[in-house]
Amino acid sequence: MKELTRNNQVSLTNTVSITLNNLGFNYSKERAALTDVNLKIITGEKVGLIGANGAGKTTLFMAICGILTPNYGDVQILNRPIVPGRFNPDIGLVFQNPDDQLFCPTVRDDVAFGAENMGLAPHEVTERVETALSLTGVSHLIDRIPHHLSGGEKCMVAISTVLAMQPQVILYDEPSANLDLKARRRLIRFLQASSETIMISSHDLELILEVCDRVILLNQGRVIADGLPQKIMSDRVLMENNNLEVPHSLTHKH
Ligand SMILES: Nc1ncnc2c1ncn2[C@@H]1O[C@H](COP(=O)(O)OP(=O)(O)OP(=O)(O)O)[C@@H](O)[C@H]1O
Repeated sequence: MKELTRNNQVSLTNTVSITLNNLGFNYSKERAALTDVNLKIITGEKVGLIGANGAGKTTLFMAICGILTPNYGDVQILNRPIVPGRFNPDIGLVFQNPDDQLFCPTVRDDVAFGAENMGLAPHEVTERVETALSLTGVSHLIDRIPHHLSGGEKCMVAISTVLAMQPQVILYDEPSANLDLKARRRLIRFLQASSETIMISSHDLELILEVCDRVILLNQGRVIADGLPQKIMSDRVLMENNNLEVPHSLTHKH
Protein backbone atom coordinates (compact mmCIF):
# COMPACT_ATOMS: atom_id res chain seq x y z
CA MET A 1 0.00 0.00 0.00
CA LYS A 2 1.31 3.45 -0.88
CA GLU A 3 0.60 6.82 0.62
CA LEU A 4 1.81 10.41 0.36
CA THR A 5 4.06 11.51 3.23
CA ARG A 6 4.16 15.03 4.65
CA ASN A 7 6.87 15.80 2.10
CA ASN A 8 4.62 14.61 -0.71
CA GLN A 9 6.93 11.71 -1.46
CA VAL A 10 5.44 8.36 -2.29
CA SER A 11 6.48 5.85 0.34
CA LEU A 12 5.56 2.31 1.23
CA THR A 13 3.44 2.35 4.36
CA ASN A 14 5.01 0.60 7.31
CA THR A 15 8.34 -0.09 5.63
CA VAL A 16 10.76 -0.64 8.48
CA SER A 17 14.08 1.24 8.36
CA ILE A 18 15.61 0.22 11.71
CA THR A 19 14.97 -3.10 13.44
CA LEU A 20 16.54 -3.93 16.81
CA ASN A 21 16.05 -7.51 17.94
CA ASN A 22 16.65 -8.12 21.62
CA LEU A 23 19.78 -5.96 21.66
CA GLY A 24 22.15 -6.04 24.61
CA PHE A 25 25.52 -4.42 25.28
CA ASN A 26 27.83 -3.94 28.26
CA TYR A 27 31.10 -2.07 28.49
CA SER A 28 32.04 -4.13 31.57
CA LYS A 29 30.81 -7.28 33.30
CA GLU A 30 29.41 -5.39 36.29
CA ARG A 31 26.76 -3.29 34.54
CA ALA A 32 24.72 -3.57 31.36
CA ALA A 33 24.59 -0.43 29.17
CA LEU A 34 21.76 -1.81 26.98
CA THR A 35 19.35 -4.59 27.94
CA ASP A 36 16.83 -6.39 25.71
CA VAL A 37 16.15 -3.46 23.37
CA ASN A 38 13.48 -4.28 20.80
CA LEU A 39 12.43 -1.54 18.37
CA LYS A 40 11.08 -1.02 14.88
CA ILE A 41 11.46 2.42 13.34
CA ILE A 42 9.24 3.00 10.33
CA THR A 43 10.61 4.68 7.20
CA GLY A 44 10.14 8.45 7.40
CA GLU A 45 9.60 8.53 11.15
CA LYS A 46 11.26 11.23 13.23
CA VAL A 47 11.98 9.59 16.57
CA GLY A 48 13.26 11.31 19.70
CA LEU A 49 15.43 9.40 22.17
CA ILE A 50 15.32 10.75 25.71
CA GLY A 51 16.69 9.69 29.07
CA ALA A 52 18.83 11.00 31.91
CA ASN A 53 22.63 11.22 31.72
CA GLY A 54 24.05 7.73 31.34
CA ALA A 55 20.72 6.19 30.23
CA GLY A 56 22.41 4.65 27.18
CA LYS A 57 21.39 6.96 24.33
CA THR A 58 24.85 7.33 22.76
CA THR A 59 25.57 3.65 23.34
CA LEU A 60 22.35 2.72 21.54
CA PHE A 61 23.28 4.93 18.56
CA MET A 62 26.76 3.40 18.38
CA ALA A 63 25.29 -0.11 18.45
CA ILE A 64 22.72 0.78 15.75
CA CYS A 65 25.33 2.02 13.31
CA GLY A 66 27.83 -0.74 14.02
CA ILE A 67 30.53 1.21 15.88
CA LEU A 68 29.93 -1.09 18.88
CA THR A 69 29.42 -4.83 18.64
CA PRO A 70 26.36 -5.92 20.65
CA ASN A 71 26.84 -8.70 23.22
CA TYR A 72 23.61 -10.24 21.99
CA GLY A 73 20.79 -9.48 19.58
CA ASP A 74 21.05 -7.85 16.19
CA VAL A 75 20.42 -4.69 14.20
CA GLN A 76 18.95 -4.42 10.73
CA ILE A 77 18.96 -1.30 8.60
CA LEU A 78 16.54 -1.39 5.66
CA ASN A 79 16.10 -5.10 6.40
CA ARG A 80 19.80 -5.86 6.02
CA PRO A 81 21.91 -6.87 9.04
CA ILE A 82 24.47 -4.34 10.24
CA VAL A 83 27.96 -5.79 10.33
CA PRO A 84 29.84 -4.11 13.20
CA GLY A 85 32.93 -2.27 12.01
CA ARG A 86 31.89 -2.26 8.37
CA PHE A 87 31.03 1.08 6.70
CA ASN A 88 27.37 1.19 5.74
CA PRO A 89 26.35 4.20 3.61
CA ASP A 90 22.64 3.61 4.36
CA ILE A 91 23.09 4.95 7.88
CA GLY A 92 24.86 8.07 9.18
CA LEU A 93 25.66 9.23 12.70
CA VAL A 94 26.03 12.90 13.61
CA PHE A 95 28.29 12.82 16.67
CA GLN A 96 27.50 14.69 19.87
CA ASN A 97 30.70 16.71 19.49
CA PRO A 98 31.25 18.15 15.97
CA ASP A 99 35.00 18.15 16.60
CA ASP A 100 34.85 14.34 16.42
CA GLN A 101 33.42 14.63 12.91
CA LEU A 102 35.61 17.42 11.50
CA PHE A 103 39.28 16.71 10.97
CA CYS A 104 40.21 17.94 7.47
CA PRO A 105 41.95 21.21 6.51
CA THR A 106 38.81 22.66 4.86
CA VAL A 107 35.04 22.31 5.12
CA ARG A 108 35.03 21.14 1.49
CA ASP A 109 37.41 18.26 2.30
CA ASP A 110 35.48 17.24 5.40
CA VAL A 111 32.14 17.13 3.60
CA ALA A 112 33.73 15.28 0.65
CA PHE A 113 35.47 12.69 2.85
CA GLY A 114 32.64 10.18 3.26
CA ALA A 115 31.40 10.54 -0.32
CA GLU A 116 34.96 9.97 -1.60
CA ASN A 117 35.19 6.81 0.50
CA MET A 118 32.09 5.51 -1.21
CA GLY A 119 34.13 5.44 -4.43
CA LEU A 120 32.06 8.08 -6.25
CA ALA A 121 33.45 9.91 -9.27
CA PRO A 122 35.00 13.34 -8.48
CA HIS A 123 32.18 15.29 -10.20
CA GLU A 124 29.59 13.36 -8.16
CA VAL A 125 31.49 14.11 -4.97
CA THR A 126 31.58 17.83 -5.84
CA GLU A 127 27.86 17.79 -6.57
CA ARG A 128 27.07 16.06 -3.27
CA VAL A 129 29.25 18.47 -1.28
CA GLU A 130 27.47 21.46 -2.81
CA THR A 131 24.01 19.93 -2.28
CA ALA A 132 24.74 18.98 1.35
CA LEU A 133 26.11 22.43 2.23
CA SER A 134 23.17 24.09 0.54
CA LEU A 135 20.64 21.93 2.47
CA THR A 136 22.19 22.93 5.78
CA GLY A 137 22.48 26.60 4.71
CA VAL A 138 26.26 26.86 5.07
CA SER A 139 27.51 26.92 1.44
CA HIS A 140 29.42 30.12 2.25
CA LEU A 141 31.69 28.20 4.63
CA ILE A 142 33.05 25.81 1.98
CA ASP A 143 36.62 27.16 1.99
CA ARG A 144 36.86 27.77 5.75
CA ILE A 145 39.01 25.84 8.23
CA PRO A 146 36.55 23.65 10.24
CA HIS A 147 38.56 24.11 13.43
CA HIS A 148 37.95 27.91 13.28
CA LEU A 149 34.16 27.77 12.92
CA SER A 150 31.65 28.74 15.63
CA GLY A 151 29.70 26.02 17.45
CA GLY A 152 26.59 26.58 15.32
CA GLU A 153 28.58 26.56 12.08
CA LYS A 154 30.42 23.39 13.10
CA CYS A 155 27.09 21.70 13.87
CA MET A 156 25.68 22.37 10.40
CA VAL A 157 28.96 21.38 8.69
CA ALA A 158 29.07 18.14 10.72
CA ILE A 159 25.53 17.37 9.55
CA SER A 160 26.62 18.13 5.96
CA THR A 161 29.42 15.54 6.17
CA VAL A 162 26.74 12.91 6.82
CA LEU A 163 24.23 14.27 4.27
CA ALA A 164 26.86 14.07 1.51
CA MET A 165 26.74 10.27 1.81
CA GLN A 166 22.96 10.48 1.27
CA PRO A 167 22.06 7.90 3.92
CA GLN A 168 18.40 6.98 4.27
CA VAL A 169 18.69 6.79 8.05
CA ILE A 170 20.40 9.44 10.18
CA LEU A 171 21.07 9.36 13.93
CA TYR A 172 21.59 12.79 15.55
CA ASP A 173 23.30 12.65 18.95
CA GLU A 174 22.53 15.81 20.98
CA PRO A 175 22.49 18.08 17.93
CA SER A 176 21.41 21.24 19.78
CA ALA A 177 24.02 21.07 22.55
CA ASN A 178 25.92 24.39 22.73
CA LEU A 179 23.83 26.17 20.10
CA ASP A 180 22.56 29.72 20.60
CA LEU A 181 18.87 30.47 20.03
CA LYS A 182 19.22 31.39 16.36
CA ALA A 183 21.38 28.37 15.51
CA ARG A 184 19.01 26.09 17.44
CA ARG A 185 16.02 27.48 15.55
CA ARG A 186 17.83 26.92 12.23
CA LEU A 187 18.57 23.33 13.29
CA ILE A 188 14.92 22.71 14.28
CA ARG A 189 13.69 23.99 10.89
CA PHE A 190 16.27 21.84 9.13
CA LEU A 191 15.26 18.70 11.08
CA GLN A 192 11.54 19.36 10.52
CA ALA A 193 12.12 19.59 6.76
CA SER A 194 14.47 16.60 6.49
CA SER A 195 13.21 13.66 4.47
CA GLU A 196 15.32 10.83 5.95
CA THR A 197 14.26 8.46 8.72
CA ILE A 198 15.79 10.13 11.76
CA MET A 199 16.46 9.46 15.44
CA ILE A 200 17.44 12.39 17.64
CA SER A 201 18.94 11.88 21.08
CA SER A 202 18.49 15.02 23.16
CA HIS A 203 18.02 16.64 26.55
CA ASP A 204 16.32 19.49 24.64
CA LEU A 205 12.79 18.16 25.12
CA GLU A 206 11.21 21.18 23.44
CA LEU A 207 13.21 20.37 20.30
CA ILE A 208 11.92 16.79 20.41
CA LEU A 209 8.36 18.09 20.79
CA GLU A 210 8.75 20.36 17.77
CA VAL A 211 10.45 17.84 15.49
CA CYS A 212 9.45 14.29 16.43
CA ASP A 213 6.30 12.25 15.90
CA ARG A 214 7.44 9.53 18.32
CA VAL A 215 9.64 9.40 21.39
CA ILE A 216 11.50 6.57 23.12
CA LEU A 217 12.44 6.88 26.79
CA LEU A 218 15.50 4.98 28.01
CA ASN A 219 16.53 4.28 31.59
CA GLN A 220 19.63 2.24 32.45
CA GLY A 221 19.71 0.85 28.93
CA ARG A 222 16.09 -0.32 28.84
CA VAL A 223 13.18 1.08 26.84
CA ILE A 224 10.73 2.38 29.46
CA ALA A 225 8.22 4.10 27.16
CA ASP A 226 7.62 4.47 23.42
CA GLY A 227 4.88 6.59 21.89
CA LEU A 228 3.59 10.08 21.15
CA PRO A 229 5.92 12.80 22.47
CA GLN A 230 3.10 14.96 23.91
CA LYS A 231 1.63 12.00 25.74
CA ILE A 232 4.85 10.57 27.17
CA MET A 233 6.45 13.88 28.09
CA SER A 234 3.34 15.22 29.83
CA ASP A 235 3.23 12.18 32.16
CA ARG A 236 4.74 13.82 35.23
CA VAL A 237 5.17 10.60 37.23
CA LEU A 238 6.84 8.80 34.34
CA MET A 239 9.14 11.73 33.64
CA GLU A 240 10.13 12.24 37.28
CA ASN A 241 10.70 8.52 37.86
CA ASN A 242 13.20 8.73 35.00
CA ASN A 243 14.97 11.86 36.26
CA LEU A 244 13.35 14.11 33.65
CA GLU A 245 10.95 17.05 33.83
CA VAL A 246 7.77 17.72 31.91
CA PRO A 247 8.80 20.35 29.33
CA HIS A 248 7.61 23.90 30.07
CA SER A 249 5.38 24.13 26.98
CA LEU A 250 3.38 21.11 28.17
CA THR A 251 2.95 22.32 31.75
CA HIS A 252 1.22 25.44 30.40
CA LYS A 253 -1.22 23.64 28.09
CA HIS A 254 -4.72 22.91 29.25
N1 LIG B 1 33.58 3.80 26.76
C1 LIG B 1 32.90 3.47 27.88
N2 LIG B 1 33.44 2.62 28.79
C2 LIG B 1 32.76 2.26 29.89
N3 LIG B 1 31.53 2.70 30.19
C3 LIG B 1 30.96 3.55 29.32
C4 LIG B 1 31.60 3.98 28.13
N4 LIG B 1 30.78 4.85 27.45
C5 LIG B 1 29.67 4.93 28.21
N5 LIG B 1 29.77 4.16 29.31
C6 LIG B 1 28.73 3.98 30.35
O1 LIG B 1 27.55 3.45 29.74
C7 LIG B 1 26.37 4.07 30.27
C8 LIG B 1 25.58 4.74 29.15
O2 LIG B 1 26.32 5.86 28.65
P1 LIG B 1 25.85 6.70 27.37
O3 LIG B 1 26.94 7.65 27.03
O4 LIG B 1 25.37 5.79 26.34
O5 LIG B 1 24.61 7.50 28.00
P2 LIG B 1 23.80 8.74 27.43
O6 LIG B 1 22.36 8.43 27.66
O7 LIG B 1 24.22 9.04 26.03
O8 LIG B 1 24.27 9.89 28.43
P3 LIG B 1 24.37 11.50 28.23
O9 LIG B 1 22.96 12.02 28.23
O10 LIG B 1 25.11 11.94 29.48
O11 LIG B 1 25.12 11.78 26.97
C9 LIG B 1 26.87 5.04 31.35
O12 LIG B 1 26.78 4.39 32.59
C10 LIG B 1 28.32 5.30 30.98
O13 LIG B 1 29.09 5.60 32.12
